[in-house]
Formats: sequence, C-alpha cells, structure tokens
Amino acid sequence: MLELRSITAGYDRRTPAVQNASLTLAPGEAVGLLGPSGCGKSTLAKVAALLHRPDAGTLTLDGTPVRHWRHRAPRALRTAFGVVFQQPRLSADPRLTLADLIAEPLRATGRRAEAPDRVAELASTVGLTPDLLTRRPHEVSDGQLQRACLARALVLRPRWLICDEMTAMLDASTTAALVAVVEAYRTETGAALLAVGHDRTLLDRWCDRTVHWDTVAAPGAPTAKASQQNFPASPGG
Ligand SMILES: Nc1ncnc2c1ncn2[C@@H]1O[C@H](COP(=O)(O)OP(=O)(O)OP(=O)(O)O)[C@@H](O)[C@H]1O
Repeated sequence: MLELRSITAGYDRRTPAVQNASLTLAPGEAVGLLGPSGCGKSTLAKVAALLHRPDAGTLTLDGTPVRHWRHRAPRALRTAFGVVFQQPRLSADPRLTLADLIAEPLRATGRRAEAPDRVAELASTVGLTPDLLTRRPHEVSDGQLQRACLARALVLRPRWLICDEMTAMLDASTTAALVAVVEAYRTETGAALLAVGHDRTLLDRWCDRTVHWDTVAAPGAPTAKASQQNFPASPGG
C-alpha cells in the first residue's frame, strides 16, 4: 500500500504548490489523478515516486514510513518506482542512444550485464525497431522517445508505476499503444499505477478509479498533527 497523508510540498515553503494532500494506492490498483493545470499534480506525483521531498506530511510504503527522498532514499525503495513524465526530451540525456537510455537504470544499479537482453525485449514490447536503438534523442520523434522512456521506466520491473501525463504530447495511436504496454505490464506483474492527466475519458477507461484534485488536496484544512511528520529544510534529501 502506498499512502500519502497530509502532504505539503513545493519549491518555496512560503507558497507550497501542494497543501494537505492525501492519496492512497493499493497494490495492483490503477488510480487516475485529474485536476486543472498548475494545481500540483506533478509535484505530488514526484513526492509519491520519492523524487521530491515534501515539507510536511507522511508517505508510507507497505506500512513503513519513508524518511528519505531522491538519492538519499534506500535503493530498494527507489527502484520499486518507475516514472514516465510528460516531456520525454526533458527527462532523456541527449548524449545517450535509445538503447543506453533504456538501460540507464540497470547500469545505475550495477546490473549492466542484463542490459542487452532486457533492452531487446523491452524495445520489442514498446514498439521500437532495432535501427532506432542506435539513435540519440534528437534523431527520433517525440512518440519514439516516449516509447524509450516507458521502456526505461519498466526496465527494473517496478511495483509502482507513475505516469505523469505520459500521453499528453502523443497522437491517438501512440497513446493507445503506450497505454496497452502499461496494461500488459500490470497484468503480468501486478504493479500499481498512478496516472496523472487532464483527459477524464482516457483516465476513466484506463484506471480502476479516477480522483479529482479537489478531493485529494484540502488547502487550509487543519492537518492531523498526531500523524504529521515535518521535515526540516535540507537540500537534496
Ligand atoms: N521546479 C519548479 N520550481 C518552482 N515552481 C514550480 C516548479 N515546478 C512546478 N512549479 C510550480 O508549482 C505549481 C504546481 O505545479 P505542478 O507541475 O505540480 O502542477 P500540475 O498540476 O502538474 O500542472 P500541469 O497539469 O500543468 O502539468 C505551479 O504553480 C508551478 O508553477
């Protein structure tokens, strides 16, 4: 179970982007998160994926409170998450070929030997032909790069998948193809999904339930002090 309780987070403590947000994801469950632009969905998704440290609130993973984020999070926790962002060009190292991009998490976790087999398998799964794997991001389309980013998110076989507007820049057929890849992966592994988006029709079709930001965040509401963990300001943790 992934539980976010009374999360306050942002980029400036005086004006948090997310205030008092709570969201629960059961193992294997697919939850869609809808809300207007700029309300804080991506920020909350990054907190959930251990990529952004909240200012206050608690995140528990299978009953254990998470105390560290980003590079300070234990590797076993970090690698339990696979994340795909809206803009693949911002999340892809332009120097890497698509093959190296997909294999990046394997190299970072000392599992380089698995890369050739795993990259070939995932390239086929996401619909990337071998000739594309030797190209760099500027030599492929947004859709092809997003396919590689999805493959990268799956390469460590995460239990929790976070797709933050993964299909927002894509055409209908690429959207359908990537959603089908995620669903096949979830059927095979039982992974849970948090899908952030603006398209209610897509999220309703894709997910077990769709929640609106209005029901997730309650700015100004009193926080449950007893269950509240406040994080002192410290860079990078
Ligand atoms: N790196 C950053 N530094 C400073 N402010 C940021 C940063 N990222 C986001 N913000 C601000 O935080 C707020 C929430 O942004 P966030 O990206 O979480 O919203 P969102 O709901 O995902 O929006 P969208 O649907 O448009 O992607 C916005 O006001 C945004 O301008």
